[in-house]
Amino acid sequence: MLDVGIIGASGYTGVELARILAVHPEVRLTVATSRQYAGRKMAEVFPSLAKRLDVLCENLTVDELLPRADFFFAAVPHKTAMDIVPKLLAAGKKVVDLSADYRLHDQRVYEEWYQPHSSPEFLAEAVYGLPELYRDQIRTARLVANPGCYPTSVILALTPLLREDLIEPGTLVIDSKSGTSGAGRSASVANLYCEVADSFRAYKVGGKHRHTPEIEQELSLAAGAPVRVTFTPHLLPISRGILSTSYATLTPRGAKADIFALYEAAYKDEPFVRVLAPGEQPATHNVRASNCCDIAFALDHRTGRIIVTSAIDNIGKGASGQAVQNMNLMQGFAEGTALMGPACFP
Ligand SMILES: NC(=O)C1=CN([C@@H]2O[C@H](COP(=O)(O)OP(=O)(O)OC[C@H]3O[C@@H](n4cnc5c(N)ncnc54)[C@H](OP(=O)(O)O)[C@@H]3O)[C@@H](O)[C@H]2O)C=CC1
Ligand SMILES: CC(=O)N[C@@H](CCC(=O)OP(=O)(O)O)C(=O)O
Repeated sequence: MLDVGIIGASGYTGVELARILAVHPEVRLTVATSRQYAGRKMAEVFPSLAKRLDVLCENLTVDELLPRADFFFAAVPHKTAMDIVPKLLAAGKKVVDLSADYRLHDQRVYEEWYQPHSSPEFLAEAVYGLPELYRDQIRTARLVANPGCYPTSVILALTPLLREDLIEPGTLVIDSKSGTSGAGRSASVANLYCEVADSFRAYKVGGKHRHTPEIEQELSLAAGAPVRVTFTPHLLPISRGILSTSYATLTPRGAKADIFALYEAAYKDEPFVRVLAPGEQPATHNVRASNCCDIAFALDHRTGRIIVTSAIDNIGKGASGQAVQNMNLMQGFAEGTALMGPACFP
């Protein structure tokens, strides 16, 4: 049995980690942190976990955490994570960090979009935790930077096309729509029911969202050349789920390619990526509470563009499901352990 800790267990990704780990046969959740709920049981704070998980929320320093587990999920906001992760690594622990702190390889880019980095020495070592792209590196990593939710949906959708030079990278436009759990559990006026329900809006329009450089980093690696994208996030009046729609002009090679066969070949052995039959469309309710990413595409012959749609659960494959998938790889467990449950439909 592996002793595992969740740092930031009272957030949306933390409680989703607890839900998944509660049925993981190789793991024992030995410690869970929260400052605001310290002293209360997770199952009391989250009645969904009653009779499924017996662990206390505690407010602990990193030194106090160290003897309590061998493997840690850091599910705290970026900036907070970089104060914690280096101390865990120094004590020989393995870590999956769900924040953005170790996702960008270039310190300069990180500091342009976030803030000064206090442990840039780990940026080169951290493995970007998208198993479909970096499975072998994840297996031997001690620090995995779990991808962002929007980037997961976009990178899985576009990598096969960019690797084969089937789209013009300079024409990429990406519209992503997320449920409000993507904004985390802290109170804010923007996420009140009356602000979100029965409405739909874009935000951080004009290349302002911090996931833009993360998407560009991974798409550039896939293309083998710098890629710039127009990325616009939107807030949906649903609790969980992301739908991304990506538009690009086909290259002459792309116009002749069998794109469905290409997607099928790219993902045929992937347990969590499902390429939909031509004519079908992904929907958030088909991936809800699962670790799946559903992908479909259509060709617009009038404009020579391809439109790729992809759906994930932002706290499933977009965060905690993917984090457990990474832990399974890092520990040598079967990759799908505790993650093979189908989506919760309807
Ligand atoms: N929500 C999502 O869909 C996704 C989130 N992520 C990332 O995962 C991480 C967690 O996100 P999410 O669960 O949504 O966030 P929440 O805001 O819902 O939860 C944050 C958690 O961190 C704890 N926390 C906050 N500040 C501190 C601090 N200074 N020191 C110690 N603990 C702290 C909070 O508990 P308390 O205040 O009680 O200590 C809480 O448990 C973030 O980095 C987020 O960006 C990544 C992908 C998707
Ligand atoms: C709906 C919403 O607000 N989503 C969040 C992104 C989700 C997230 O948690 O981003 P990281 O994975 O990088 O931490 C946002 O736009 O900032």
